[in-house]
Amino acid sequence: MTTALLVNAIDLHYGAAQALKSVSLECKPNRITAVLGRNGVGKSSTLRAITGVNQISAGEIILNGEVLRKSPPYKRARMGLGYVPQGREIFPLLTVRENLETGYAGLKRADRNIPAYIFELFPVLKSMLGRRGGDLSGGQQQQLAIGRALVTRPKVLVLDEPTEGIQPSIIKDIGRALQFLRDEKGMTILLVEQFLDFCREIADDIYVMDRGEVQHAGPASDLDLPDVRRHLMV
Ligand SMILES: Nc1ncnc2c1ncn2[C@@H]1O[C@H](COP(=O)(O)OP(=O)(O)OP(=O)(O)O)[C@@H](O)[C@H]1O
Repeated sequence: MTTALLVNAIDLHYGAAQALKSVSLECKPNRITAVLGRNGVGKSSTLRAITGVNQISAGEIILNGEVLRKSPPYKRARMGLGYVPQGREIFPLLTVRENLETGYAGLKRADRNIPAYIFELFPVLKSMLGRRGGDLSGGQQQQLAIGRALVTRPKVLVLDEPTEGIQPSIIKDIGRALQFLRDEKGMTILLVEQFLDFCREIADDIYVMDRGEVQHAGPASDLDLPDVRRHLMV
């Protein structure tokens, strides 16, 4: 099995503070990889390094065989990297349709449309196309943020805490959507999570981070190992 996304011994600094210490991850195609850890251990920093929002100070990131070097986020999006940031970052004054259409920026003219399957996954988006993003509930905004990332036609989809602050029924919808994207669309999915039950249900592989480092890598069934639980206890 080849690797869709390879993170190889990356360091990341904020000024003098080192947030990531030689972090390595491997995301295999058609699998859901989850990165777990308590607040502040470096999960979001890892995703921001992958998407190019923050620059790494050592190591390398390889997407579908290509080393990313210092390429900015929009170039990585064009290379097939979709990103659903923490807090969703919906444009509150744009309509749902306009929010989805912001995903057109990196696409060829012929591809500038909203794939119909997005509305099958998240019917609420279709019924609210004319509503402003800011009027949607948190769960609806999360679905919109995922939909917007899907408009960019990603091969690798990266999500930062997709269940954060969201009601259980919508968490289930999001879980089903991610499994559909893996199983039917052949996507590689990397997500950061604190919600263990969600990971237990949908993840194939897990990484556990603590204090800027990867402490454990293995199949999702490792979630119940005492050593893994120790790193996740608050
Ligand atoms: N822009 C920034 N400037 C300075 N320090 C930062 C910045 N962003 C994050 N940090 C620090 O880097 C470390 C890792 O933060 P990061 O947000 O990656 O953790 P996290 O595991 O995603 O936590 P959370 O779940 O709270 O988002 C923390 O100590 C945090 O305070």
